[in-house]
Amino acid sequence: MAENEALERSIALLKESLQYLEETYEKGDTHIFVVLGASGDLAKKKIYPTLWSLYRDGLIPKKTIFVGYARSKLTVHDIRNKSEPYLKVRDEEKEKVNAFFKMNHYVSGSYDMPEDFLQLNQEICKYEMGSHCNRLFYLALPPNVFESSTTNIRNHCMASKGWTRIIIEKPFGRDSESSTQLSNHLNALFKEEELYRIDHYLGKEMVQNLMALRFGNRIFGPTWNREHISCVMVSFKEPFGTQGRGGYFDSFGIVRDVMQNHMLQMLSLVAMEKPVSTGAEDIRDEKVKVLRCMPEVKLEDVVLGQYIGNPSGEGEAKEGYLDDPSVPKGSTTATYAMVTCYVNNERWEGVPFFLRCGKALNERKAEVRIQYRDVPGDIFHGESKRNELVIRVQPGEAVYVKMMNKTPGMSFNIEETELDLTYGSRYKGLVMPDAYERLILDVFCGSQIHFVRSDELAQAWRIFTPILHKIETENVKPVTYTYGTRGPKEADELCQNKGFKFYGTYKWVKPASL
Ligand SMILES: NC(=O)C1=CN([C@@H]2O[C@H](COP(=O)(O)OP(=O)(O)OC[C@H]3O[C@@H](n4cnc5c(N)ncnc54)[C@H](OP(=O)(O)O)[C@@H]3O)[C@@H](O)[C@H]2O)C=CC1
Ligand SMILES: O=C1O[C@H](COP(=O)(O)O)[C@@H](O)[C@H](O)[C@H]1O
Repeated sequence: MAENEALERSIALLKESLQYLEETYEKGDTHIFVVLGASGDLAKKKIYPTLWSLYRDGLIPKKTIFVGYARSKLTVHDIRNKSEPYLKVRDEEKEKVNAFFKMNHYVSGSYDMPEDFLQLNQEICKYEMGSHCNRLFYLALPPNVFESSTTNIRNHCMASKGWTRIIIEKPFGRDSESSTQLSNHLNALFKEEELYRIDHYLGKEMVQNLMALRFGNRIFGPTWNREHISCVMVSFKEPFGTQGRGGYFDSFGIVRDVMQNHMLQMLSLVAMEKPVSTGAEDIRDEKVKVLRCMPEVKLEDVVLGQYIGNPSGEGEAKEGYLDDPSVPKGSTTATYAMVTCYVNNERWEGVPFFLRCGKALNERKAEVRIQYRDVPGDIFHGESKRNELVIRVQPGEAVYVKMMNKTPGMSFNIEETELDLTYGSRYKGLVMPDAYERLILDVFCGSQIHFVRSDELAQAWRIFTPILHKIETENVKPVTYTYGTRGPKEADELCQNKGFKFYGTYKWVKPASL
C-alpha cells in the first residue's frame, strides 16, 4: 500500500470514530485554542507542529482559531518562522500552511498581569461567532508561572458560551508537597473535567495498546499474575545527553523527568485490574488502585548513575554530564536510575517491577518486558529459557513473544525464537499519529482517558517523594557510567539479584523488509 494511501486510511478511520467532530461541524461551534508560552521551545517544537497536523488532516473543528500568548513582542510571522522547521509539510500543502497561519493570532502579555489577560480575552472575543464558543488553553509554560496564569485565565478568560479546558504540561510539582499545592490551586479554580494533565507517553500507540493486548485477548489474562510472571522491566533509554538543557534537567533529575510520570504510567497500565468499562473514570480508578498498593521506593532498591564522557567517542559523546556548561559544578544529579517497585496486591505481591531510565546510553528504546517464570519440571535438560512478552513502544513499534521452539529439521533440540508482530511489516506504510496529536484531539473531544487525574498524581508523588528527599538531603552520589554504554553494571546486578534472568543467547533475525 502506498504511504499516502495508508495515511489517508488511518485519517479516515479516525474521522469515522470522531462523531463529536461531525456534531461540532454541524453546529458550527467556534473553538479558540490559546497557546500560552507561544514563544517557547515546546510551542515551536511540539504544539504548533501538532496543531498544523491536526488542521491539515481535518481533525479539528473547521472554525478553530489559534491564539499565541507570551511575554515577547512577536507577530504570527515570527511564530511561523520559529515553528516552520518542525512542521511536516508536503510540497502540495504549501497553500494549506498559509491558510493555517491565517487562522493564527498573537497577543503579547505577561503571566501575572490581569490587564494583559483582559486584553487576551478581548482578542479571543473578536473571533467568537455563533451560539457555542469553546476555549482551550495550552500551558506550555515554566512551572513558576502556572499559578498566576491559571488564576488570570479563571478570572478573565473563561468561555461564556461554551466549555473551557486547560491543558497542563509537567512538571506537576517536584514532590508531594509542591504537587499538592498546585493541585489545590487548580482544584480551587477549575473542575477536574476541565483539567487535562498531559503525560505524552499516554498518547503513544503502544502504551495505548497495552489495554487492548491485555483485555482484548484470552491468551494473556490467565497468566498475568505472580504465579506465572517472574518480573516486569520497563525501560526508557536515550542515546543523547542533556544537550544544553542541563540547567533545567539538573534541578529535576531523571527520576522526576521520566520515571515518576511516563514510566509509572506504563507500570500502572500493565499492573491494573480490568476496568469496568473503557470510560476514563473506570480506567483511572483502576490505575489509582495499583498505585495505592505500591509502597514507597527504598534506597536499597535504587541504582543511580551519572554519565561521564567517552574519550574515544565522537562529538557530544566525549563530554560527560558535568562538562555541560549549564550543569552546576560537582552536581550529583542522576542521569540514570533503576528502581525496583512492588505492587502489594493479590495479583502481584513479590513480583519486582524494574523501572530503568537513562540518558546518554547505547540506544534509543522504550519498552515493557514481561519475563515469565522458569518452566516447571523442564524435560529439556535445562535448555528452556524463560518466555518474555515485549511491548516495544519506540522506535519500531512491535509486540513480540520470546519462546522456545524445536530446532527445525532432524534435531530434537529446542532453541529460542519469537512470535513477532512488528508494525513495520504487518501494517506497511502506516504513518502513526504523534502522541501530541492524539492527546490534543482528545481534549477537543472531551476524552480524559489518556490524561492524569489529580489523585493519580498524588499517589505517584507519594511513591517517589521520600526517596527523592533522602537522595537530596543525604547527597547520595550516583555511580558513573560512560556515554554510549548500557549504563551502570550495578543496575544489571540489582535486577539479576532480584530474579531477572538475562541469557545473552537470543538473536533476532531482522526481516529483510525492515
Ligand atoms: N519486532 C522487533 O522489532 C523485534 C526486535 N527484536 C530486537 O532484537 C534485539 C534483542 O532482543 P531482546 O528482547 O532485547 O533480547 P535480549 O535477550 O538481547 O535482551 C533481553 C533484555 O536483557 C537486557 N540485557 C542486555 N544485556 C544484558 C546484560 N549484560 N545483563 C543484563 N541484562 C541485559 C536487555 O536490556 P538492554 O536494553 O540494556 O540491552 C533486554 O532488556 C533487540 O534489539 C530487540 O529490539 C527482537 C524481536 C522482535
Ligand atoms: O518528558 C520527557 O520526554 C522526553 C522523551 O520523550 P520521547 O517521546 O522522545 O520518548 C525526554 O527526552 C525528556 O527529557 C523528558 O522531559
